[in-house]
Amino acid sequence: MTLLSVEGLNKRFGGVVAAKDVSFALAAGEMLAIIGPNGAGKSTTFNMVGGQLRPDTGRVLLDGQDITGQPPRQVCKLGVGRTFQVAQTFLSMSILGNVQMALIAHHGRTRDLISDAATLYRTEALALLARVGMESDADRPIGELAYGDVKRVELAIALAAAPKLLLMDEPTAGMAPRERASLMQLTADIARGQGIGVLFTEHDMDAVFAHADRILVLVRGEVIAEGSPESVRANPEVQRVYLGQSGHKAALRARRAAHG
Ligand SMILES: Nc1ncnc2c1ncn2[C@@H]1O[C@H](COP(=O)(O)OP(=O)(O)OP(=O)(O)O)[C@@H](O)[C@H]1O
Repeated sequence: MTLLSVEGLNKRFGGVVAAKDVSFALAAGEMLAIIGPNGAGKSTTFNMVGGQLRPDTGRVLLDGQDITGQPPRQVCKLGVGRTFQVAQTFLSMSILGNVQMALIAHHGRTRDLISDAATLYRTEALALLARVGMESDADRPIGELAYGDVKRVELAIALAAAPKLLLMDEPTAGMAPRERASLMQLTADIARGQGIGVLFTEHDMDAVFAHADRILVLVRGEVIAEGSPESVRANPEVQRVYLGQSGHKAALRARRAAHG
C-alpha cells in the first residue's frame, strides 16, 4: 500500500533548479534511498516532504492526505518522523530521560513535566530502548555514549512519535563502517517489522546497496533512475554520471554480504 506519494515537485532557488518534476512513491515497511552527487537536490526533496521547504509546484500525499507546504510541526503530527542530531538531545540527561521527554512531547503532556517527569512513560521509554538494543544503558547520561550508540538513541527518540514515515538525512554520517551496517540493519528490521516507511539520503554506497529496497537517483534536481538496487546498479546512465567505480564495488560488497 502506498504510504507516501510525491507528485511532480519543483523547487527553484533563484536561477538554480534544485528539484525538477520529482515524483516517487513509498510503501509502508519500505526503505527508499535517495542518492546523487553533491547539489543533486536530495536535501531539497527531503525537506519538501518534511515541511521545511514549500515546493513551487507539485504535491506530497501521506496516506492519501495532501500535506504539501504544511509546517514541520503539523507534518510531524500527521505521522512523519525525523531523526535529529545529538545536539538536539539533552546531553546531561539520562538516555531513558531523553526518550521519556520525546514521549511526553508526543503525547502533549509537557504541563505534567515538573511533577511527573521521572515516571511519565517510563515503561514505554524502556520498551523503545529495548527495541534499539540500549535498555541496559538506560540510566547513563547520553553525553557518555559512543557515537554509534547515540544514533540508536536518536532512532528510539524518533520512534517515540509513532511515525508512519521516518525521514533520515545521512543517518550514518561520521560512523565507523561496522556501526553503519548495524544501524542500517536495525532501522530496516524496525521498518519492516512495524510497517514504517523510511526515506533516507546517504553518501555511503555500502549502506545504500545493502539496505535500501529501492533507490532513487537524482542528478541536477532530476530523477534519472529509480528501482531495485540491482537495476540501479546496472543502469548505464547511473554508472556514468554518479556511481562509477566506487558504486560498482559497493554493490558487489552488498551482494556478497547478502549471500553470506
Ligand atoms: N536555501 C537555498 N538557497 C539557495 N540555493 C539552494 C538552497 N538550498 C539548496 N540550494 C541549491 O540547490 C541545489 C540542490 O541542493 P541540495 O542541498 O538539495 O542538494 P543535495 O543533493 O542535498 O547536496 P549534498 O549532497 O551536497 O547535501 C544546489 O545547487 C544548492 O546549492
